[in-house]
Amino acid sequence: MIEIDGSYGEGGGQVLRTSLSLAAITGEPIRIAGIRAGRKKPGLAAQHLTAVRAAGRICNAQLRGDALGSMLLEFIPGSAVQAGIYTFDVSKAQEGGSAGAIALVLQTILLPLALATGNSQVTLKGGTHVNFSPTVTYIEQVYLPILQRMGVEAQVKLGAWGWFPQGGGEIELQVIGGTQLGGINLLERGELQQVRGIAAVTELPSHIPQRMANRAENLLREAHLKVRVQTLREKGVAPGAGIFLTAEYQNSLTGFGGFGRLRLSAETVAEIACQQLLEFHYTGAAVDEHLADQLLLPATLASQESQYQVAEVSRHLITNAAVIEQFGLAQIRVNEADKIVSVKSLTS
Ligand SMILES: Nc1ncnc2c1ncn2[C@@H]1O[C@H](COP(=O)(O)OP(=O)(O)OP(=O)(O)O)[C@@H](O)[C@H]1O
Repeated sequence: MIEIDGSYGEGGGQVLRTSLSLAAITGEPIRIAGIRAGRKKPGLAAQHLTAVRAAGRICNAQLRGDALGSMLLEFIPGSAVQAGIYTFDVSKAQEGGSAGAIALVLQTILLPLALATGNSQVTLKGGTHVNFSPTVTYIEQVYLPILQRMGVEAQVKLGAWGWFPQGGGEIELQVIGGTQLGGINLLERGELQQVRGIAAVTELPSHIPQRMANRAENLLREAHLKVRVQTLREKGVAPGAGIFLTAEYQNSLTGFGGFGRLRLSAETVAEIACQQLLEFHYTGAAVDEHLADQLLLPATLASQESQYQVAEVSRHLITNAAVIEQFGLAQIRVNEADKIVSVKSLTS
């Protein structure tokens, strides 16, 4: 049984999710204590509990401690990961529903399913565009295309937008099994080709996405970036608004978003997203701070070494590297001066 200290480093949900993915893939039982000890409300929240149950379901794991607020979990895989048709609903994990980010549940089970024998189809319900987590747009336009270059064949289809706090979003994930993961080299990003954006609302008037799109296009053009923002007005369980920008470089991708809220103008929402994108653009780095920690897991499972240059070495990155190293699967080096991450599998 591998003992994981959930309070280590960042002490957040990623320690748990990475451990779940690796336990499902390797079949190693794990015990995690101090789950999310670094957070104001520690223990398993709806999104984490859904990730635990989803990972448990695909490898028939025996679970102890899978309850809301639990800070201790035992996860004992009962079989190899089974490809199949699954539905996981974050809102069902908590009375009164939840907008917990389904992208984080997706990231927990994606690689186990991609490495399993057979294809899978997973319906995920909850929050699709939630601050402080990858949005489904980021998954679709940044995370999956980069993983595709490592051999992962998966697609998401957004069925319904789900914002904080009501959720109510839905996606469908298709995963082709039997993947052989290869390494990735993202040391140079190359020239910016274009910025693509989506300015979206649910249950709000059409001038809002139009104003977000106009402001973003004007700001990015002033900075001499080629940009096109599409507007969308959809039905939803509640009002919501946001703008999601993807910068496409010759050899890399990155994405940033801004979320609407009461008394925040549509223009300000666009400015928030543009500012993050421009900050990243001016670093010259190939990989954004978030993809940096998310790439560690696929790189660990790849047969060749991966190397990438990041905009920022975050605590998430350092923490995730330490969690992965506990499984003894890869050697991870983070050069803080050059901001270069190298991941070398110890099993291939
Ligand atoms: N704007 C963003 N774009 C893409 N990914 C993001 C963004 N913000 C955060 N992330 C990613 O979301 C993940 C959040 O992990 P974290 O450990 O903070 O867990 P959590 O489950 O959200 O909960 P908590 O922080 O409440 O424990 C990280 O992989 C991080 O890189």
